[in-house]
Amino acid sequence: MPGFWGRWAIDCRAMESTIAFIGGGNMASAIIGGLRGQGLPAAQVEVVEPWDEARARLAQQFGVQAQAAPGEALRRAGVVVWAVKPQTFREAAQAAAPFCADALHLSVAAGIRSDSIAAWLGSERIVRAMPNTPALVGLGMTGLYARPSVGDADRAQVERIVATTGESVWVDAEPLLDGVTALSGSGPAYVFFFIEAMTRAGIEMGLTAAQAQRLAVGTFRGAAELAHRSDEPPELLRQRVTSKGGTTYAAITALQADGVDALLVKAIRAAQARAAELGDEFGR
Ligand SMILES: NC(=O)c1ccc[n+]([C@@H]2O[C@H](COP(=O)([O-])OP(=O)(O)OC[C@H]3O[C@@H](n4cnc5c(N)ncnc54)[C@H](OP(=O)(O)O)[C@@H]3O)[C@@H](O)[C@H]2O)c1
Ligand code: PRO
Repeated sequence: MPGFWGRWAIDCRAMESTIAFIGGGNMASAIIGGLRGQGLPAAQVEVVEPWDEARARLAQQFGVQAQAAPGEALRRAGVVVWAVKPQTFREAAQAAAPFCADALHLSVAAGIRSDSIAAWLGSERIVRAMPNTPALVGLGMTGLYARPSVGDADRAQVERIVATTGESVWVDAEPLLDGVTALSGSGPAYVFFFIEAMTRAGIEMGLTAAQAQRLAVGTFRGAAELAHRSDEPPELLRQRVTSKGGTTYAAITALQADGVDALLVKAIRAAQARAAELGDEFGR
């Protein structure tokens, strides 16, 4: 058992407590992968997942057994991670709540506000998380918000879980999570969108698809790492690439002429607005 995970897992074993996932799809898999990778035994992971194929995949990928519906096994859960779509959260909560009233609840659902979750579960021990899919490779970014009555020990437990998938940032006002959802939750899709477009441009210019994609992905990876390690702002890093009258200048001028920067901000605000709508539509 690695020291990093150590204390909580040992406590869990002593109490025979588990971490349960309601929903065993993409996001649950990313977190389960992180936990298993840090040495959490498969027997300490419970999953409720109605889809046969998803249950088989969880068993094959992570060695964890999943149930088609909530039941008595959930009573062992010290932490319940809610990883269902916003559209099905209410129904899933109604089915599972009788078995996990005393757990700490961690929701990754976009938009669904903690007031709704508290009402559905009859509990105030609720933390909302907004992770992203780079969690799959340990480079996730997660925004966290805790209801006021969540104590320090519960917050620390959430941090330990989320740390298996990457970094996290606490926000102290729940509406900010809609912004986190729009920026980093949905963000990987914006990056892939740019990689797709850059790859298309490469192919148009005569490179093979494999060459173009490798150049595009490697450029994102390198530029993101440079921005991460540098003390200088991205604007300055961009200026260093942009020789006056040169090639980058031609490209950035074309992007600015079409208002691409403003369009990106508009797109991210649309995602933020949709997160709030999801809370209204599928909350209580
Ligand atoms: N994917 C992302 O990038 C991302 C990032 C941050 C947050 N999130 C949030 O994470 C949540 C899950 O998203 P996802 O991408 O992981 O979706 P997903 O892959 O579709 O996973 C959700 C899973 O929950 C299952 N499910 C449906 N009803 C259920 C119930 N009553 N009890 C138990 N399980 C049930 C679904 O089964 P069926 O397919 O049979 O319905 C599905 O396998 C969403 O709320 C989303 O907002 C996602
Ligand atoms: N995926 C979810 C959505 O698109 C939430 C953030 C990323 O709604």
